[in-house]
Amino acid sequence: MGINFSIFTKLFRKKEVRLLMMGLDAAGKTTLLYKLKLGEVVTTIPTIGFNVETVEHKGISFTTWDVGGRGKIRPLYRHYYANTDGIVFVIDSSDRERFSEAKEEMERLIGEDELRESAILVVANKQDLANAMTPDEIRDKLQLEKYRDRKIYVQGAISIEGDGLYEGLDWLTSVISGKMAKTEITKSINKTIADGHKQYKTGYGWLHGFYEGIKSKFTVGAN
Ligand SMILES: Nc1nc2c(ncn2[C@@H]2O[C@H](COP(=O)(O)OP(=O)(O)OP(=O)(O)O)[C@@H](O)[C@H]2O)c(=O)[nH]1
Ligand SMILES: [Mg+2]
Repeated sequence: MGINFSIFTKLFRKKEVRLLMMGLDAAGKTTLLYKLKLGEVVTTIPTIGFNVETVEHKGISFTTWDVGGRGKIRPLYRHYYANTDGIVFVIDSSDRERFSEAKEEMERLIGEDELRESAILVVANKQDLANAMTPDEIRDKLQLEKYRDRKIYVQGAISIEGDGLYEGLDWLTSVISGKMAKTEITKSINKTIADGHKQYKTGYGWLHGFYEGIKSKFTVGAN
């Protein structure tokens, strides 16, 4: 009885996480993905479609979908939503002109029903550029305080150097594994309650049968 040990086995077995990386074009998504995957900066061209790579970090396997950010492609994003554990939303922190467009895009994602359970890591990329907005500035401008019920975190990064990328993954790891633990514990508690209820019903059923049997033997006028 009680929460059994199998939940711990389950927790340590489920080490695969699916991430969806989005953001405006030229934000640095593909650069970030290959810096994590290969440890080097690759020459990128605008992504028309997607890149998908698996990145290992602290025993967790992050299958990361990097979807092209050009305006025409963005309506196709929803085809990638299913089973997403976390979103990596990349922003070019030096692109002040298009910041409002990036914000609108992020707000749209926050409003997507299929993504309501997903944690959102906002990567404030290109911190090496002189005119870059700081992560704090970006946090303020995104008005994240409006989304208190959501897990959203802003991480400053320089994808071409690799700075900030693992810190971002660490945050996602802690949020996602915390959520998995909660789900497993809830499932285990529900199962324990259901088992208990079943046992109670079986016990009660037997007792009731016994009582009915005795009653039929002693009831006056019974056939
Ligand atoms: N200075 C600087 N440049 C960066 C950084 N990250 C990426 N870039 C550059 O930004 C440009 C666009 O990078 P990509 O990775 O192709 O951008 P993307 O988000 O994949 O763009 P789409 O595929 O069109 O959606 C490239 O020239 C990168 O070298 C960074 O941290 N600092
Ligand atoms: Mg790309």
